Amino acid sequence: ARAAAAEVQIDIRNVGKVYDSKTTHQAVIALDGVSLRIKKGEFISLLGPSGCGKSTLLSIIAGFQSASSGQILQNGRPISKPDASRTVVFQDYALFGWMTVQQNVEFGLKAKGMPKAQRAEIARELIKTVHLAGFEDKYPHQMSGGMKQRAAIARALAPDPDILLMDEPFGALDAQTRVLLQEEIARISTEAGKTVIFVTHGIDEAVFLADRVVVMSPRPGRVRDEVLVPLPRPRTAEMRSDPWFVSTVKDLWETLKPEWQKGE
Ligand SMILES: Nc1ncnc2c1ncn2[C@@H]1O[C@H](COP(=O)(O)OP(=O)(O)OP(=O)(O)O)[C@@H](O)[C@H]1O
Repeated sequence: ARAAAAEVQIDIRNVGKVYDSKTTHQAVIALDGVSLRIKKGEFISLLGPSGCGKSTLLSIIAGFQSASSGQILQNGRPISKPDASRTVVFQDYALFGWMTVQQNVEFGLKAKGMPKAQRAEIARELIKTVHLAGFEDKYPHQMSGGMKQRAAIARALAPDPDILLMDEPFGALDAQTRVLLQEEIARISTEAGKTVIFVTHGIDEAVFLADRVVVMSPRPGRVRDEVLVPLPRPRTAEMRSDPWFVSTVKDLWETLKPEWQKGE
């Protein structure tokens, strides 16, 4: 039991979040008693319908906002503010429009005070990793959505975080680009040995990527179910037609459909 406890990197303990709505003067219970233990190197998909509190949970893990009740520990210490050991990739790229790809990727390293030559080298390597070599000097407006999201991933990896938090990062991409980037994030996270928490409402995407799919209930968000994914790594395109994959995606959809239809 002690060894198992030592492996836990993120310990989400009974987290609740209530928002005060200024317009309706009615409190919104976004999260209600969420508990989850995440191991180092684990890839977790947080799956749930729109409005169930996935983004809220991710932003509390990031340290952008605090829980109303409960707490989240990272390596035994409470998370209270953002920190370079946890970086975030958002759906809307969040690149700096006035910076080139190279400058965007270097940004977090510059902020840490890393010398120019060293941060340029790290950024160039990461740009290669996400298959953007040759686009170092382009600005975000000169690139497609998929390319921007590759750059955002490189930027999030640059400070060498322990934990990568991804909030529907492929939600704005077309279906083909999404599939390509899913394969890449599966490869990159495995190679880099990062813990990843990936928020999505795509069942197929959640199962394809994760070691463990954590299914949330409609608001107020709670952990409703967990699915361990036995597919080996690296994850490859053919696994999408694996019988286990096909039947798991189907079962999840059949279970979730009625409650998702009732959602927002
Ligand atoms: N700052 C806020 N103030 C008031 N209510 C909020 C705030 N942020 C989120 N909420 C509400 O909390 C609930 C959970 O929102 P959240 O964005 O975490 O859900 P989600 O599962 O990520 O949804 P989606 O998939 O649509 O992004 C929603 O009902 C939302 O309207």
